[in-house]
Formats: sequence, C-alpha cells, structure tokens
Amino acid sequence: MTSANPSNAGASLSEKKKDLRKSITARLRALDDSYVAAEASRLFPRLLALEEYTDSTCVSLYLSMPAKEVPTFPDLLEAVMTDGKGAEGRARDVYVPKVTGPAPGDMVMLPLSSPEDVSSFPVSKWGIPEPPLPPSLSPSLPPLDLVLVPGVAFDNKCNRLGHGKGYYDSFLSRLFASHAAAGRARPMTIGLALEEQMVASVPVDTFDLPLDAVVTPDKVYFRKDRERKGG
Ligand SMILES: Nc1nc2c(c(=O)[nH]1)N(C=O)[C@@H](CNc1ccc(C(=O)N[C@@H](CCC(=O)O)C(=O)O)cc1)CN2
Ligand SMILES: Nc1ncnc2c1ncn2[C@@H]1O[C@H](COP(=O)(O)OP(=O)(O)OP(=O)(O)O)[C@@H](O)[C@H]1O
Repeated sequence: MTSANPSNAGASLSEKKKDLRKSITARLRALDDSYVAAEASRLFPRLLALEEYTDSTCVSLYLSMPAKEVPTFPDLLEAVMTDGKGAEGRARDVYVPKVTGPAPGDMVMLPLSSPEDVSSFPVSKWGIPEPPLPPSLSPSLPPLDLVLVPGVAFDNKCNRLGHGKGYYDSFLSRLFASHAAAGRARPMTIGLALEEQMVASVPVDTFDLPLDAVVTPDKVYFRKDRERKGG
C-alpha cells in the first residue's frame, strides 16, 4: 500500500488522478514479467473462490496489455471459459472489450467463442488484442452478471483509477441502466490488482463508480455497502 503524494494536496482532482496514474504506471513498468505472472497465480485462486465468480454465467474479462496489469490470458481466460460452473452445467459466456473511438461511450463488449481466438486478434495501439467488429452490432448490451475490471490504481474502499478515458465508467453506467430496464440483477464488478496498484486513497469524481470488490494476490477487499447478488 502506498500513501498519496502529499506534495499535490492543492491540485485539482484531475491533476491528482494524473499524478497518481504516472507514479503507479512507472512503478508497474519496473516489474518483471515473471514476478507479475507469479503474483497473478497467487491472485487467481482468491478470485475463483468468490461466490460472485462461482455463481456467474456471463462474464466480461479484459485482455491484458503489456503495460503491466493483472494478466488475464491464457490462464485466467481458460479457467473462466472451461470450468463451467454456470447454470445447467454450461461453461461461462465470455465477453471482451473493444474500443471503437475516443469518447467515453466508445467501448463495446464482444463475445469470445474460444480462448484460442485471442491469438488471431489484431492488437490495438495500446497493445491490447481486440476482436474484429462483427458486420452488425447488436444495440443491446450483453446479459453480463460479472465484470472483471482492469485499472491503474485501486484502494481498499474499492475505488478505481483507470487510464483516464472513462471507457469503463461509461460502460458500467450503461450496463447498470440496461440491466435495470430489463429487470435483471445488477452485475457484480470486481477489480483485479497487483499489490503495487493498491494505494491509500484513489481520488474520485461523482461519475466514478466504486467496484463491488477488489482482488489482490494477498487479499480480497469488499465494498462496505455493496449490494449482494440478487439483493
Ligand atoms: N487490458 C485492458 N483492456 C482495456 C482497457 C484496459 O485498461 N486494459 N481499457 C480501459 O479503459 C480499454 C482501453 N483503454 C485504454 C485507454 C488508455 C490506455 C493508455 O495507456 N493510455 C495512455 C496512457 C495513459 C496512462 O495510463 O497514463 C496512452 O495513450 O499512452 C490504455 C487503454 C479497453 N480495453
Ligand atoms: N459515465 C460516464 N459517462 C460519460 N463520460 C464519462 C463517464 N465517466 C467518466 N466520463 C468521462 O471520462 C473522462 C475520464 O474519466 P476518468 O479519469 O475517471 O477515467 P478512468 O476511470 O481513469 O478511465 P477508464 O474508465 O477508461 O479506465 C472524464 O473526462 C469524464 O468526464
């Protein structure tokens, strides 16, 4: 856990977010891939044991990028797509993000049919494999019951700082609205974080949505006032 930089106490919220992004990104860049892989293998059993995960049938998972974040493939992706604890013994349906433009609303979730498909995906400018856009895109959002969320920094209240484009904040608010309109339970949101990404306090704007939980290699943090599944 890192303390916030005391020298930016008077800075605006967006400057504080920028400073924190910069310092955590620099720290992450210094980590070895082998260390990150070993930390991820300590984290996965904690995630896979959560009720929010074992109860899930339709999951959004990010495909990790080279700038360090908890790697999600091949290991986690394979576990999620093949251990099939979903309803009626089905394997989970998995959706991955694709950025379609610069605005916060320009991120869609597309279905992934097999873990092997990832190796054929073109890589975006940030080094993220992304599925090609289908010829016609369904206007409705997928019936996700769990979203595994990437980020730059997290705190123990389950606040999250992303890369500053607002893609996930916007996506999650649309997803919650679409589930509510369809009478579906709100999907659970879980952040995946290396210990190096945990900070004392993430600066938050009104539009920033706290996650239900943050899983690290050492610990699971739950949001205090989180809504339990179905409640
Ligand atoms: N693996 C993964 N996939 C993801 C995300 C993510 O955070 N991780 N995203 C989550 O939104 C979306 C992609 N958004 C991104 C937005 C900006 C940068 C980025 O590196 N931007 C700056 C650096 C900003 C910074 O972090 O300081 C750059 O352009 O250099 C990366 C991903 C969708 N897919
Ligand atoms: N729900 C939303 N709808 C529309 N715009 C939003 C929403 N949430 C955030 N934004 C816009 O996105 C921009 C970036 O927000 P912020 O710095 O919180 O991104 P982030 O959470 O770090 O990034 P990301 O969600 O892409 O990982 C802000 O200028 C904000 O106005």
